Amino acid sequence: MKKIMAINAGSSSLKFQLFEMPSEKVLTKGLVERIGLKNSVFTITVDGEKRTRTIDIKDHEEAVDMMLARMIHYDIIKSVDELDGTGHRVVQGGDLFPTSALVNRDVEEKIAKLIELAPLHNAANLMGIQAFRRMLPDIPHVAVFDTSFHSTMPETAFLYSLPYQYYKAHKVRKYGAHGTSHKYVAQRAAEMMDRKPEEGLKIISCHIGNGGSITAVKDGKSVDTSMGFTPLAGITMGTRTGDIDVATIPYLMEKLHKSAEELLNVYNKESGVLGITGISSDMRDIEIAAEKNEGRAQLALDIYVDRIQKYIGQYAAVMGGVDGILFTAGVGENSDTIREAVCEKLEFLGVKVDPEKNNGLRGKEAIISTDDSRVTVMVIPTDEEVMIARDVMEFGELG
Ligand SMILES: Nc1ncnc2c1ncn2[C@@H]1O[C@H](COP(=O)(O)OP(=O)(O)O)[C@@H](O)[C@H]1O
Ligand SMILES: CC(=O)OP(=O)(O)O
Ligand SMILES: [Mg+2]
Repeated sequence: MKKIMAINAGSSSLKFQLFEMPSEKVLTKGLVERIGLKNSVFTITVDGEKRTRTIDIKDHEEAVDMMLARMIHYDIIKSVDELDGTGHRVVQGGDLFPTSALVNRDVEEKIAKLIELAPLHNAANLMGIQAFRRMLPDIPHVAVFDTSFHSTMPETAFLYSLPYQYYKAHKVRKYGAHGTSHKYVAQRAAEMMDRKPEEGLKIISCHIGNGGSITAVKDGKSVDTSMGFTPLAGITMGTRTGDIDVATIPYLMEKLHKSAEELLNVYNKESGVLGITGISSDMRDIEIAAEKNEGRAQLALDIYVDRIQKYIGQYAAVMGGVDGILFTAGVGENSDTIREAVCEKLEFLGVKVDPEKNNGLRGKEAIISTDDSRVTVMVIPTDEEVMIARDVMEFGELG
């Protein structure tokens, strides 16, 4: 029996789960939000109950210290020496990591080099890894990459129509993200449909949270995905533009007297649903505002849904059909209205959602299509953390 810590560090947050393996029992889980800002929020689940405290946490190292101290305080572990291994989500692995990897200096250096390809994420991921390696040098630490699952994409999907030497010399191509999530939910979808993935099963996975991506999964493998060279591309997100004509950048640089870096920051952090509405990046706020007919909330919802529908249409074309469509992550798991709106215009594909199954469904696995729908539509809560814990067992050779 091993105690494995799974860490999912975001740009301003850190999610954690402590597992007993191989049983996959969750001993505790929690979340640190607003790292680096005033009033950071620390939440940990103790005996099924959430304990929250507000305190300033300046960086990810402090967040890790706090998390371990609270786990000891609540008697979840007696000391950090009880941990047998840790696993860390890393968003960008480029083409260097087709699988997870046991972290050593070389792996750390590669993750550091890839920071420029995932500016909001990789630096935070690396800080989490370094904090744990310093504290516990003698146990295995495993990096689990968002990009690994997408390493099966064919050249036709991952190459941009740029001069080919830019790809060869500078590795400019599509890498995608959220792969650990897409892999987990696509596997669950096959199980729920009672189908074997490798027998030609065609799944479209919609991971829609604060970041979001759509993936085409054929025979259990990613064949295309909506995020690109960085996690900026694809569908409209909380604060990110998604797909946009790159010619807007030099044009706006001149008009607004901003640098490319400043604009890219706007495209990443001040755009998407937040940028369109000026209200919020959080879909809960937008749905409430839309009900009250406030500002451009309904317009933002319509754009959000439009982009998802278009990707589903594209990926049905890419795979020559679709057997299952699934919704996951914060929005996908919780918003029945967005699921319904996305599926509404997909009837031509044979998609029929049953309102009785969809309405009010939150955070639970279920099939939400009618029995006679040609495509099975599912809600599947993602679990990136259990995938990370499984890979710690495998790549940390603890099994
Ligand atoms: N009940 C809900 N209805 C609509 N959207 C929700 C609901 N609950 C959460 N969300 C959305 O989910 C987002 C967070 O999703 P999550 O997958 O945790 O994101 P990330 O991992 O990218 O931080 C929130 O920003 C919010 O927009
Ligand atoms: C890659 C990415 O966008 O991740 P997240 O949705 O967790 O921000
Ligand atoms: Mg996420």
